[in-house]
Amino acid sequence: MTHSLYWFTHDLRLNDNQLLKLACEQKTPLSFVYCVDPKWFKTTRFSSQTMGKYRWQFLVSALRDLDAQLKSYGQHLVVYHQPAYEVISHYYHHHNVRTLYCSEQIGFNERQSLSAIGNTFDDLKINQANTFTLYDEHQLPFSGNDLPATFSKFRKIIEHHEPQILAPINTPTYLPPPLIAPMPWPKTLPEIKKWAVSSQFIGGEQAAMEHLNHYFTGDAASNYKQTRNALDGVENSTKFSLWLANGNLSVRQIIAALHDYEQKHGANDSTYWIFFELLWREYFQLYSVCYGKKLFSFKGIGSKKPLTSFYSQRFKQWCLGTTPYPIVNACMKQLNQTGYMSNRGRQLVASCLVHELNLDWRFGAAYFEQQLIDYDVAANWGNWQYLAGVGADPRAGRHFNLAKQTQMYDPHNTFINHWRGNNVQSLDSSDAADWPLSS
Ligand SMILES: Cc1cc2nc3c(=O)[nH]c(=O)nc-3n(C[C@H](O)[C@H](O)[C@H](O)COP(=O)(O)OP(=O)(O)OC[C@H]3O[C@@H](n4cnc5c(N)ncnc54)[C@H](O)[C@@H]3O)c2cc1C
Repeated sequence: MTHSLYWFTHDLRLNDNQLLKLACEQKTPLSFVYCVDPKWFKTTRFSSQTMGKYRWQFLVSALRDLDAQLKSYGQHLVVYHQPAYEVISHYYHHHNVRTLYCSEQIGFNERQSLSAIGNTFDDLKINQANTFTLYDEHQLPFSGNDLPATFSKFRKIIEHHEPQILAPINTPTYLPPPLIAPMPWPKTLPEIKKWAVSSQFIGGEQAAMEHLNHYFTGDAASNYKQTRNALDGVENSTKFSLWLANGNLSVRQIIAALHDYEQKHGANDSTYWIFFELLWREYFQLYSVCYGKKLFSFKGIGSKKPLTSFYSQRFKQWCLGTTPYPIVNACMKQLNQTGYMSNRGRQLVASCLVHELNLDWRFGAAYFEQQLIDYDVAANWGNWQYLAGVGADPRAGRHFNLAKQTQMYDPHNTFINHWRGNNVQSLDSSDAADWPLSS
């Protein structure tokens, strides 16, 4: 008898999981696995790691939650500290696995890995489903390679055609029996305790559902447009990104909850704006699939390399939050101490890295990848390209006036004082003369 494997990636939930529904239609034994790739913890060429401590902590709680939920169905999650390729190869050779379930992938590297698996094991049937985006590919009125050149064009097309957003589907009532017995987590995995990270955010589908319900219980959604640019404050923006990134929450669940809220409390500009921002997310997911490895290219999707040099001291100052710009420092310290930064903060620190410090934008994107709990390959690298002027931005780069932004978003220095952003240091003396310290 042949067996099946469900490889969890960014779909760490049982609710509204189209792929899981598909997997549950079969009755033969099935294993649920998650693969922690050892290379996530190695230093990359951008001097940071793929997986930082906050996201790792969040992921560990999400995996524990998933395992507990699977156990209530007589199933369990097997966690490996190995690249997925090796794990799948093991199941193929030793457990006669001939059917693999894996969510549709967005990132170039993830898509490459999956096609390598498909090419190596040619009698392995790979079943995929969309678990990550609002729309399935066939619902869109353009093909994947024909992505509208700008977000505005994309939004107008969507608003004109109004593709149906499918309602979330329920948790399956039955899961196939396990293929192998539960196993302890590999001892080689980085320990959480060692880092002793304190984070206000807990990973997992249950925490995600609690957060979703809590957010729409109060009136935050009716004021979202006025508060979303705030630099601090949990309820000023939705914080859905944290659970969206690893799939503890689906974007369709958010839309369903939003529509429910609008029915009860009325729709307004703010409730529309939550949908609008989720369309940005959708756009970047499509952008990643459309442009593939160009998402990580210095030139972005264009043909011209930005004019930058590399100043290691400046990059260090930016990471540590000791640049000449208090607002940037406060944002970076917030990121370093919590694993989260507001959207406005991300725009300001990215603009600073590119335009004031004249650094290669990819170092900033890679540092965000390490530090952010809500790291999402498409949203992160796509937004960085956009800010650096090498992406989907007709205005070619966003240069924010940091003094003006401070006046607008932190007029009384409350945020700066709270995060001790005033610990400014001038730029390295050898090149400081060429660069204005304020804009
Ligand atoms: C340089 C830079 C890097 C970023 N990196 C990431 C990242 O790695 N992961 C990530 O999820 N978002 C990223 N963003 C987008 C955005 O900053 C976050 O999604 C947002 O701050 C998350 O907080 P929230 O859920 O409270 O957002 P809200 O303001 O409540 O927005 C609701 C949802 O809309 C989506 N959204 C909002 N703004 C954007 C945007 N500009 N691009 C894409 N989706 C958006 C998110 O899914 C978000 O959860 C980045 C933005 C910038 C400028």
